[in-house]
Amino acid sequence: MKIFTAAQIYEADKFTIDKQQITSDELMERAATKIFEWMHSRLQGAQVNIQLFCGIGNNGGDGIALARHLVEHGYNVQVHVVNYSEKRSKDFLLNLERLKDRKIWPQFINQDCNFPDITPNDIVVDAIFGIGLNRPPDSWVGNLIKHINASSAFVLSVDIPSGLPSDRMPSAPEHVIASSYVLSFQVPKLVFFLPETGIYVNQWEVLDIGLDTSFLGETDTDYHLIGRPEVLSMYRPRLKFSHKGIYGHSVIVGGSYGKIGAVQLTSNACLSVGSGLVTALVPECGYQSLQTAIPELMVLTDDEDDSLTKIDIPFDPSALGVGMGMGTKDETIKAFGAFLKKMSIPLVIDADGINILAKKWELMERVPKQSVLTPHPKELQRLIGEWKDDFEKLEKTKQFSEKHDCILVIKGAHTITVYKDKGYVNTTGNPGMATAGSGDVLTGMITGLMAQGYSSLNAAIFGVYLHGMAGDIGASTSGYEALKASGIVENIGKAYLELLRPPSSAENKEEN
Ligand SMILES: NC(=O)C1=CN([C@@H]2O[C@H](COP(=O)(O)OP(=O)(O)OC[C@H]3O[C@@H](n4cnc5c(N)ncnc54)[C@H](OP(=O)(O)O)[C@@H]3O)[C@@H](O)[C@H]2O)[C@H](O)CC1
Ligand SMILES: [K+]
Repeated sequence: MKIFTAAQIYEADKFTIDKQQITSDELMERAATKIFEWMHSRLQGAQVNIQLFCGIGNNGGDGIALARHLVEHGYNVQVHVVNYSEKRSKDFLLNLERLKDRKIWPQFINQDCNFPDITPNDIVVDAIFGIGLNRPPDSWVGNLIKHINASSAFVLSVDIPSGLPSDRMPSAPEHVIASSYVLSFQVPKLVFFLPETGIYVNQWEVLDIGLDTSFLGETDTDYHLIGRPEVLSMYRPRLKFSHKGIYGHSVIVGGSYGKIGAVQLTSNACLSVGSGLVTALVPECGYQSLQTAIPELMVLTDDEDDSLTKIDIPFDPSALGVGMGMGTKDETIKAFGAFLKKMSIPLVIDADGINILAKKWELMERVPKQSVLTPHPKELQRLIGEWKDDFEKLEKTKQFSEKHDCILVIKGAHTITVYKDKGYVNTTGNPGMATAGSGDVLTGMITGLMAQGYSSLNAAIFGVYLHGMAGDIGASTSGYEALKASGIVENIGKAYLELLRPPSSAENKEEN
């Protein structure tokens, strides 16, 4: 699914209004009706107290139109107009008149008014600001937002939490609505997925308001949300008349004394994701444990017992993952530099591989084009430098990717795979996956996918999705706390099955 900017959404509105020959008011009516249907199907007429806080723009207009539907269906509503500007939108005014025609009189909240009481059992509809927010709210509006946040009521935000800009950080974090649920029109917003701004969004859902599909289809976006349909289209089925040679020979290079387990996890994941053959290259100390733990694995060893000093691979691998548990000893750095000089296939570089690149910048020039780097936040910082916020982090990552023609996987709750000016936002995974070795598993999966012929970018996007799915399946039986990296590996097969199972009719509808 594409993630549009606010400017693109406004364009889509205009285009739709022209093409479908409807008025902007009719589009607002569609939006309000969709929210009403969502609420009505859940509340079924329950007599809870619904307090609607509406701004004076089109987000507020959506809220006012929704109030009319709620009243017409017998709900118990109180409408508050947050009077933050004299410049009321045309469709807001139109809907305000319609409400008054039905003898509903909103309470106007101005700078010097007391705020209404909100009890924890109320439902708050947040329609103060939408994607039109272009400056910090005045302090009294910010205080109203604080008042709503302090209420413990369920807060349903229309389109986006009020006070959250769609393309930058809010200037005062406490002046943003902490939403229980966001109903976002047509497309999700990028801010739902970034660590610093996603905290305002507990849950979200997209409501289809019928914006023109050809416009949405043809407009290019910088970000994509990666769900099942996107990943399914990348899947490369196994062929009936095939043999292990077709699915590639992966090599996993890493490990040092006390960190051989990292290579074990990576190699296991690489095998489980479907690589035809896997060979690990480790220091001598890793030989026995690897051979014992993974009978399917072939093992090459360095002459040195506790760290890598030479990276020689006596055949041409189909894909290669390097860096996990490898350490950054001088001899290892030297070996890594010499190895990079010889390599021409794209690599997957993780952990100490990235740390060595950050220490020895000149080695970055030797990294084969289209390689995949999988840094955790600290490692990313070593690569691209400090950032002031998530937006700058993304920009700097894009520049790095462009400059070095590499793919960067920014790991997090919503891992974002960046290639040049595009970002692919993942939707699987859970907090249980923040555990030792989880990244090693991901590196093995991406390597194993590249060995099977997936392009570097597709291997990264597909691997991140499947890794998250395997973690979700693991956590569904172990819970978050007890999920271990080996539990993620164990569920890679089930993740494939989940991905490939025929979707239910409800999912089919959602995905179309
Ligand atoms: N396709 C869709 O998704 C549809 C969305 N709809 C809804 O429309 C809003 C966007 O509405 P818009 O009127 O453009 O913007 P807002 O309601 O968010 O804001 C209203 C105006 O407020 C001014 N503004 C901005 N920031 C502040 C501030 N901090 N303090 C005071 N005033 C502020 C600004 O106007 P200015 O001229 O003063 O700059 C805004 O324009 C969208 O989110 C959806 O909810 C449609 O209903 C249907 C289609
Ligand atoms: K809102």
